[in-house]
Amino acid sequence: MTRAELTIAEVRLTPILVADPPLLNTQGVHQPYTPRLIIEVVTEGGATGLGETYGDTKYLDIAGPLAEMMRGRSVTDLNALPGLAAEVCGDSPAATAAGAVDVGGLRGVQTADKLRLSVLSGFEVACLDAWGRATGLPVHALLGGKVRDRVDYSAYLFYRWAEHPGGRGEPDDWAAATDPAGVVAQARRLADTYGFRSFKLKGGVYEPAEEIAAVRALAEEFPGQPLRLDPNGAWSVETSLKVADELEDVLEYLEDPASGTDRMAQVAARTEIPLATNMCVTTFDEIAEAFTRGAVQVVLSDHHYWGGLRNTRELAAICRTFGVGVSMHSNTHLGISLAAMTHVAATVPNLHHACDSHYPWQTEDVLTERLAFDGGAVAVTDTPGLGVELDRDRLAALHRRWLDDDGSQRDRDDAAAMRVAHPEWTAPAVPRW
Ligand SMILES: O=C([O-])C(=O)C[C@H](O)[C@@H](O)C(=O)[O-]
Ligand SMILES: [Mg+2]
Repeated sequence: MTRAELTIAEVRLTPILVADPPLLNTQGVHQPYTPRLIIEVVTEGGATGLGETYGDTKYLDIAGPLAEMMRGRSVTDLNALPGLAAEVCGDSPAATAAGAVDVGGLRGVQTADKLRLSVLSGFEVACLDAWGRATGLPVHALLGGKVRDRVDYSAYLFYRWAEHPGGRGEPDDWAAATDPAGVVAQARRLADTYGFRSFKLKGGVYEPAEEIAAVRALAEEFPGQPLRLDPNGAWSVETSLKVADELEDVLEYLEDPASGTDRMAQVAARTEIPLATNMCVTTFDEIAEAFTRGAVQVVLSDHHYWGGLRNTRELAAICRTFGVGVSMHSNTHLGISLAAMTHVAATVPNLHHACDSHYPWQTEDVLTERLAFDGGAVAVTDTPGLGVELDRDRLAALHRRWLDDDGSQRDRDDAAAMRVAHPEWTAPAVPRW
């Protein structure tokens, strides 16, 4: 293996639309299709590495010029990525739209930094995959080696409709879940199918009393198993404390009950339940205030918006230093990202909570073989790179859907999707309750 063989000859970007079920959250409902970007980095030596990230227009705007700049560099040149991304980001109108909320308000405040990191993370993963394939090493080895052979995931429960309004999208065989019995049935099926042993309910959809009842029903069905509730910051401090009080005996952690570090700190000061977040600590800049104020006890990492697998490890090291726990957040994603999540999770010693994953909700993928959950875990592979293979026909079909789209699905907007069923809907102001 010569250095020249690790040089990037070509970067291919393929935006796709992936079927997504009508999952409800406090902002609205998932669209029938969600945009993702598939990144292929091809080396002079003939290795092709895969990466995956958000595929909305503002990400594509940055990914194009970044791909151009990658050509001729080495796949090992990962520390140069932030500088290159900053260069291409400078001109992007989306990147300067700081202050707007991101991903329908589910992922904290959008900044130029986060946008840039979300794009470059896909390139970093693709480079690591190519590097691993070229050298015969799994990605976890390039990150210093695994400390576990399996990575646990939790069942990600959603209130949901049986189908998208107007019969749009791809049907699936899941029933509606809009009450405690529906949530328990969904959890039972996910547990029986995939072996999950911990459960996270996406809340902020119904009145807190309804969601408390759903968690209580889960506790009855799965006694002693870890449960989490995440209303995406929809509650006031007082409501958060009331819910915390009522569910104290069954929750592993309460995730983003209230919006912003200040409210989270107020809640944390008055409850024993650990608070987790993927909303008030989403960048390195947000860590100092949240940690020194004791606002969060668990950070949900996400290699997409933290800027890649190596940054995820840096985040974990900071958390370890401050005695803050680490778990993992997930948006709609495919198998490339699940593989990347699994490789990095395998290398983080202080990852003591099962990771979130939307993957069971995704009926479509771009891989020749789907990743499997066994006993609620994904096995850490020692196959070179990420250990997954691209199915070019699937990729082409999902890209064709993106090309054919009238523009309504190319940017995720859960509130707009909700308006299809409820035309008066606007994303609620926080606190909602
Ligand atoms: O707070 C979270 O865990 C998320 O934002 C995860 C997902 O984005 C979820 O809320 C969704 O997609 O509806
Ligand atoms: Mg969350």
